[in-house]
Amino acid sequence: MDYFNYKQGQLYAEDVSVKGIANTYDTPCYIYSRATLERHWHAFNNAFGDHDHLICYSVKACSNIAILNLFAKLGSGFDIVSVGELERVLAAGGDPGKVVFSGVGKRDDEMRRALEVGIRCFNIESEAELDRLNSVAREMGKAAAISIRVNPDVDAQTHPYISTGLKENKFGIDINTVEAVYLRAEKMPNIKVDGIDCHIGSQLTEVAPFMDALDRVLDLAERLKAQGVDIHHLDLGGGLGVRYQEETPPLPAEYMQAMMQNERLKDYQIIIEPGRAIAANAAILVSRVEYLKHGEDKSFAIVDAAMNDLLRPSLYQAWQRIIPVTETPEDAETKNYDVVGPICETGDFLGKDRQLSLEEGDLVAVRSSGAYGFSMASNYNTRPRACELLVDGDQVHQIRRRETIEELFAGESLLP
Ligand SMILES: Cc1ncc(COP(=O)(O)O)c(C=O)c1O
Ligand SMILES: N[C@@H](CCCC[NH3+])C(=O)O
Repeated sequence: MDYFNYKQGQLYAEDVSVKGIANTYDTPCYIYSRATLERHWHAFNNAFGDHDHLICYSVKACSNIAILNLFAKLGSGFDIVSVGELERVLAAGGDPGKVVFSGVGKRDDEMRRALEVGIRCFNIESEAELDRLNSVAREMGKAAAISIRVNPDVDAQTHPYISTGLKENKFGIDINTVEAVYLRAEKMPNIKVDGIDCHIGSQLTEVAPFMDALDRVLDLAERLKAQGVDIHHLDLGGGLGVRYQEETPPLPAEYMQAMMQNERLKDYQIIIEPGRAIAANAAILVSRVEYLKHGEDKSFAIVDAAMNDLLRPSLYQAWQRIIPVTETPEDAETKNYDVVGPICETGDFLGKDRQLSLEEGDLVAVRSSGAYGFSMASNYNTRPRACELLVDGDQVHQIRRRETIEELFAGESLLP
């Protein structure tokens, strides 16, 4: 079921008209559906049945604290990659004991803060990081629980920029050489080996690469056990894709069921770190057409959202559906548009070659914008970031107001 639907020719977010929201809060704005976010989270959670598990929602996908708070209330854990994300989780009422810390470049201060609040686990990405964590934990008189992120050399068959599980990627430690690192970690006084971590990439549309990676991780857990290293949890990462265009990724429940069928999983607590599959289709980015420009070969719809608001099309040539907020009548004349923003970059577009019927002042919605949408937004061209609104039934909550222009250079100063 989709919570962004046309009713009598108008696009609705749950029970609220998108046009009404845009007129009240101005554009560009992100509109999230609470029901969709929660439904997706539950789809993962329910698939586990009685199996010991923890869902660590990947904060980077969409990190608004109101949204993190929704997941915290459901009992979610969180996957973070910086102390900033950790502070967001804490501000949102998240349980630090359910936080896993990923990322290749954790600084000492980040490790310290994470140890201070007592996170669940550090996902270690290199031997140097392991040594650093051991010494930071020693200074604090603590033991840090770890898993090592292994690189299983599996091709995730996704965009090269978001594929992470190949030998040539910067992430994790080669699964074939990681045993020696585990044996070292096991002997470190301020490290407590707890699990194995693996994340092979994002926007995967098949289960096969996940299953391959899982098999390799399970083999490793058995080899480690034989050498006296007990593995308690397996963190399978995130990465499940969504439908942006014609992709047919498995649903969260189907994906989870496929993984859970592996008999060998039963001995371990399972952690997963989904981001996109929970958040992407839970939001739209709404923008207003400022100008229409008709060239000889091309027409441009210049809208008030830009690559600073939604970077994915520019960065990955990602395709996201763009629909009019007022439904186009069947007999309306359409034109082929590039939907572009006001930023001074040729790469500033939200979509190319879209058949649309538009007039100045019309509203358009970019679908599937909930993941890596606002969280990747910037102030490029000194543009305030969009506001974020969450619809809950017939209620609209402003969960982030638009920045003011003054805020954009508030930390800067003239030379004395
Ligand atoms: C370590 C880690 N975990 C989880 C995620 C979330 O991935 P996704 O949004 O594809 O589920 C990512 C991003 O790819 C990641 O790098
Ligand atoms: N930002 C990427 C996903 C990055 C995954 C992070 N590990 C996207 O929009 O598709």
